[in-house]
Amino acid sequence: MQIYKVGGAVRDRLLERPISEVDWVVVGASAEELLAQGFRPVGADFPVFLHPRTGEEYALARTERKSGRGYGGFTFHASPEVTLEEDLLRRDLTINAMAEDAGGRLIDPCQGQRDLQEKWLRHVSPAFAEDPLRVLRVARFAARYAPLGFRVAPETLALMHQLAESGELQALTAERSWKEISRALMEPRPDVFIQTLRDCGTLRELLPEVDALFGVPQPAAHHPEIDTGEHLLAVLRQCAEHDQPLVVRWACLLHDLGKGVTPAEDWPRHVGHERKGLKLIRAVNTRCKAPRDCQELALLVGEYHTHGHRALELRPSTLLELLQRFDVYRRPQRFEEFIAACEMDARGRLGLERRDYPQAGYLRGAAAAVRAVTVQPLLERGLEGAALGEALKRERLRALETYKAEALGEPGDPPQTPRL
Ligand SMILES: Nc1ccn([C@@H]2O[C@H](COP(=O)(O)OP(=O)(O)OP(=O)(O)O)[C@@H](O)[C@H]2O)c(=O)n1
Repeated sequence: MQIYKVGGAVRDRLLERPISEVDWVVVGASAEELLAQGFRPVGADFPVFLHPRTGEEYALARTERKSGRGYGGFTFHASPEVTLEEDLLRRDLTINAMAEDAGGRLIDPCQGQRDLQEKWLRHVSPAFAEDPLRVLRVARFAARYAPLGFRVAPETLALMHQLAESGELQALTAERSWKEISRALMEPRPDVFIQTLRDCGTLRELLPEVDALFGVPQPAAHHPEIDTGEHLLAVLRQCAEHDQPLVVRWACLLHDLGKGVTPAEDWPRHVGHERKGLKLIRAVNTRCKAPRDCQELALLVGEYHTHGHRALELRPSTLLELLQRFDVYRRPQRFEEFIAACEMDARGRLGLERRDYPQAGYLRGAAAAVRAVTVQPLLERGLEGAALGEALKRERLRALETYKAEALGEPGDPPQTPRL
């Protein structure tokens, strides 16, 4: 049996980028031989095994897809007769279809090295279409390597288009899609992921609610030349530039969905888009099987992001309701994530990239002010039950009034912040 290093590790070594994990391909061996050596199978039908000590993935060299219950609803044909070249020729992109033998010699039957140099994401063969997830993978690689100047080859984009139109993407399981979407959102250019999916007609299939934002005008406070979809791309870019975690990026992706369903006579102000968007956000959350923390923050940001932007104008009672809705006493982190999402949204407006977002500090200070109110003095006064709850609320409101007066100066007109 021969073992070769394949895929991402070879690609990233040539690109002189950090290598996250190493995949191996095994030629000239059967599943039984690997099992006898202590390898553990991953999944039922997919010919991948974990090394008994290192835990790295070893795949048997494989060829065409066959139907089966296994990985994402299909499995591959693997046997000791399959050669390394046959295996490489059925991989997704030329830059992923290179291997290295034990002596470090490069095996590159699909000109992957040339495409690395010329910065093309190019599919290897029509076998690309055997796994529709590859459409998302290409968009994810585009998001990762855009800063290096990589582009999707026109013929690959055309094939991705065909796959989107064939309806094959519908066969993808939510789990596999979510894995790609969530990884892509964490790449350096998540906006390129969305843009690439749009370019090949896949966004309409995968996230029609997001696709609907393109072409929808923005409120006047925005730069007039960018529409809601382009604004979303700018927001995602800000998320990456500010190293935001996945929960924030997911919430940003969905925060404006309501603008895609406001009637044209409500354009460009989109009055009430926050509430209108909730149903759509819920639908996307469920369909994508997003994790619970992502789902929760997306709904909260969708509903309250304009509150965030208008924080300095909010009455203390409204501010208190907002803080309570976020449960800042027990979940301070979630409020921080909300603030971050609002800030990225604001920064996604052209011209605001570098300016301050005073709402962030103000909201943080407000949360600290209510958290500083302690229940002990009220207990000492013998309060309990509903009376205690009322008194605590009054104290918190007072704390916010004092905070607001000190932070913004009294009484004065509240500063006007534009609707975003
Ligand atoms: N749907 C897929 C998934 C994977 N591969 C092949 O399997 C390799 C390993 O896949 P994976 O570990 O998912 O991705 P990497 O390319 O290693 O990239 P990453 O850095 O994102 O892990 C890829 O390089 C590619 O050759 C493929 O052709 N089609």
